[in-house]
Amino acid sequence: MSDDLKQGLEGVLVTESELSKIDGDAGKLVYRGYTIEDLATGASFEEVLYLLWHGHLPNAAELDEFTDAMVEERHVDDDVMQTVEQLADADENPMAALRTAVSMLSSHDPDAETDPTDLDANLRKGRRITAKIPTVLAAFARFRDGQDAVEPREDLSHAANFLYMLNGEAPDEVLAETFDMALVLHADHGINASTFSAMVTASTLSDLHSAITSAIGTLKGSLHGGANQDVMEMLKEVDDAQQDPIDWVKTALDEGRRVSGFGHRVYNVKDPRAKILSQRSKELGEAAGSLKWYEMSTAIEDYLKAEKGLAPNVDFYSASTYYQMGIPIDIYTPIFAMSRVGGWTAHVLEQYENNRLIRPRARYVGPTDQTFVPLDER
Ligand SMILES: CC(=O)SCCNC(=O)CCNC(=O)[C@H](O)C(C)(C)COP(=O)(O)OP(=O)(O)OC[C@H]1O[C@@H](n2cnc3c(N)ncnc32)[C@H](O)[C@@H]1OP(=O)(O)O
Ligand SMILES: O=C([O-])CC(=O)C(=O)O
Repeated sequence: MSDDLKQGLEGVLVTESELSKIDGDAGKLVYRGYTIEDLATGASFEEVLYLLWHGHLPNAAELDEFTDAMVEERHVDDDVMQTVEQLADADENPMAALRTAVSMLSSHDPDAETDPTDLDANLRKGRRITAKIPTVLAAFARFRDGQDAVEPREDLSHAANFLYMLNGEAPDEVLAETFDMALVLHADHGINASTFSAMVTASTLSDLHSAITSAIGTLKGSLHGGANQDVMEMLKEVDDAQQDPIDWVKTALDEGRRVSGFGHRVYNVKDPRAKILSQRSKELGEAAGSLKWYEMSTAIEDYLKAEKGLAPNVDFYSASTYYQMGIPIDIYTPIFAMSRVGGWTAHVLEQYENNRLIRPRARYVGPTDQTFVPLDER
């Protein structure tokens, strides 16, 4: 047993996985051997889900069957929707609302009582959770605005249907394609904190709903998925104050604050997903006739690279991309969850396949040999 302390588990190998390979020095990401660039341009989110869960890219017949099975699961039971409405009325944080709703979905899951490690049941549960998250999230966003939920449409893709349920009208091709690409880019990323959370939960032989609920709670934090919302809030703050973005960043650094959307535990160079998203952010700006958000972002990127050697992660350019798509800022992190649920599920399946309880240890540095004093004598 080694007594080396690895704070934050940095660099610690905890499992073998066939899902995603990250080269942090070269800035490369692949899912099951396919580059993120090829998948972003060539595959839909549904194809990527299939790839992650079934081990190969689907052929046309497999994809049709899978898509139909996902579409069938889009509807969310009334009492879950009522809870979502109550949470929206109470102005709950969107990630907290999603965490509660996903946890509650298990009470309606026909496979809830099956063996937690049953592969076929878990594939069905994974499809259900993944199909229902957009319905829950779009309804939550609308309820907050005093609007009714919009029923899912069966003829739209996972990405397009979400935008339809959110806005009450079907998105144009550019928006649907951009959102689908964003879902593809966020679907998996090795043993990141939220995925590890899901694996720890599954390793006790708890169930998939519990694992995904744990993961949502972990993704919520500002050092992880929560950073995409923080990035847009920073850009808005700079813009509202008509400030030079570099001055904002200098002040933040002087005050010892982190700049959201920069730095990464694994990448030492620009995140390959940030490269793709920055291009998309630029294209959306060009189409709208204003490169304001893109240019503000690249100015911050250039400054942090030169001054601190810090590069943007996936959350930096997803922020201005989503903003230019008209998506409310505080649902950026739930949108991340809408995609990452694919990776969480795939890693939980791998965990069950070769399970061992995950249980590290701490070096005890507290007091020893204390003399116990009864309560009435303290
Ligand atoms: C989807 C995702 O989860 S991507 C990550 C999303 N999170 C963010 O964007 C939040 C901002 N980034 C960060 O806080 C960090 O880069 C993390 C949490 C992502 C990675 O953290 P770690 O791997 O633990 O790196 P660590 O915290 O040790 O930072 C290393 C050094 O870089 C600095 N640094 C890292 N990121 C930043 C940042 N965003 N802003 C300013 N300084 C930073 C740290 O201050 C530290 O400097 P020091 O050695 O002089 O103290
Ligand atoms: O891998 C990580 O540490 C963070 C993460 O989830 C990602 O970058 O997508």
